[in-house]
Amino acid sequence: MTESQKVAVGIVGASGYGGVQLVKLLSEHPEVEIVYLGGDSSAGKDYADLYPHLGHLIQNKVEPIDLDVIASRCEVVFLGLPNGLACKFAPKLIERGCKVLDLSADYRFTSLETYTAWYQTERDDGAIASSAVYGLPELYREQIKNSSLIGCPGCYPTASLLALSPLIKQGLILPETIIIDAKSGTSGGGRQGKINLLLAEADNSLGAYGVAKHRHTPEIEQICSDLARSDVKVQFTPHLIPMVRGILSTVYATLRDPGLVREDLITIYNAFYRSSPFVKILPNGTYPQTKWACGTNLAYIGIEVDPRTGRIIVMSAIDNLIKGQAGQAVQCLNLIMGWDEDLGLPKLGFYP
Ligand SMILES: NC(=O)C1=CN([C@@H]2O[C@H](COP(=O)(O)OP(=O)(O)OC[C@H]3O[C@@H](n4cnc5c(N)ncnc54)[C@H](OP(=O)(O)O)[C@@H]3O)[C@@H](O)[C@H]2O)C=CC1
Ligand SMILES: CC(=O)N[C@@H](CCC(=O)OP(=O)(O)O)C(=O)O
Repeated sequence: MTESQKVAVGIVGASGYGGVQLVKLLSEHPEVEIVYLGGDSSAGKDYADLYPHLGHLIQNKVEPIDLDVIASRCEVVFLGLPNGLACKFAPKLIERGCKVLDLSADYRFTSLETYTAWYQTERDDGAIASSAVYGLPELYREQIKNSSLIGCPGCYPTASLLALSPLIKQGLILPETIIIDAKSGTSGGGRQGKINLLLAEADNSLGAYGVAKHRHTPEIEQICSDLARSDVKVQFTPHLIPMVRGILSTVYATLRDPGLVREDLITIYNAFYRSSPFVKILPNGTYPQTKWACGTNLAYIGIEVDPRTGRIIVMSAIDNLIKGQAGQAVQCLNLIMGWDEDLGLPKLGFYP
């Protein structure tokens, strides 16, 4: 604890997009104090040089990543780093008594073989990894409360799993028919320069990528399989869309009972998410837009049934950087600390 009795938190990867969301959310959180901001190429710079619009509030410098220093200062550490780094840092932080919330894929997988096959990184932290909990509170709330290491889900898996979970958990669909068509804004690719994310490449254009091989496929399949208690394969196609933030994931599956109508499904979804403050099931015939979720930790879910094809179509909209990343990590922190799950998390964005 800090002198003010607030919980001391650090952000490693503070210069990135996940990092800057965390800086905003945690600065406004009533129970925490940011005591460390860390980076790699940005180390030594004033945070306000990286994000001048925050200069009036954040006077910290970005510090180099020194795990002893971080552990001596922080009770809780957020890792917002490229895949393959958290698994080097987290074990040492956990050993030194920190709670760790990782935004990358390193602690999302129950099988490290699967992780290595998709992320091409060998792992030697099996013992620590086996203690990690998948940080989707709507599914694993109780396990998160008792964990010190959270592998926060990716943005596409968050949107897609919130849409699919009630259907799979309650055996309402044929899992082999699941198709996920998802679109992400360019901030999903992070702040580091990439050609496909340039305005000149991404603007006025829409295209799929990673077709039949995106690394979020095994992550979604792992959770679907856990819910179904059997092996589930999904068809997942991500698209890059010319907007800054937001994900719309539209999922399709064949209903086991073709007699189910939209109203039945809405009732089922409302019951499934009755204790989940951030999931909003939309009424009959209302379909979500990413703009509604922008800047909030909400997931808006719209449901339709097509009696001609016997399929259900579920649309899920989130802010990829909040419910899909930093907000979700703060939601998990609230659970770990025994605070209200929605403490300090935005439920209303600005519109339009
Ligand atoms: N963007 C999104 O929508 C989502 C991203 N994620 C995941 O969250 C993590 C962070 O993503 P995002 O914030 O977008 O990434 P960014 O590219 O915006 O930021 C990456 C951060 O990692 C730091 N970093 C890069 N290389 C190293 C290194 N070798 N050693 C130490 N630090 C390093 C950078 O520091 P510096 O700038 O100082 O070099 C920077 O702070 C990733 O794993 C990503 O996959 C998860 C869900 C959604
Ligand atoms: C638009 C875009 O590039 N999006 C990223 C998703 C970011 C993310 O959630 O990835 P992690 O699993 O690493 O956390 C991608 O498709 O790789």
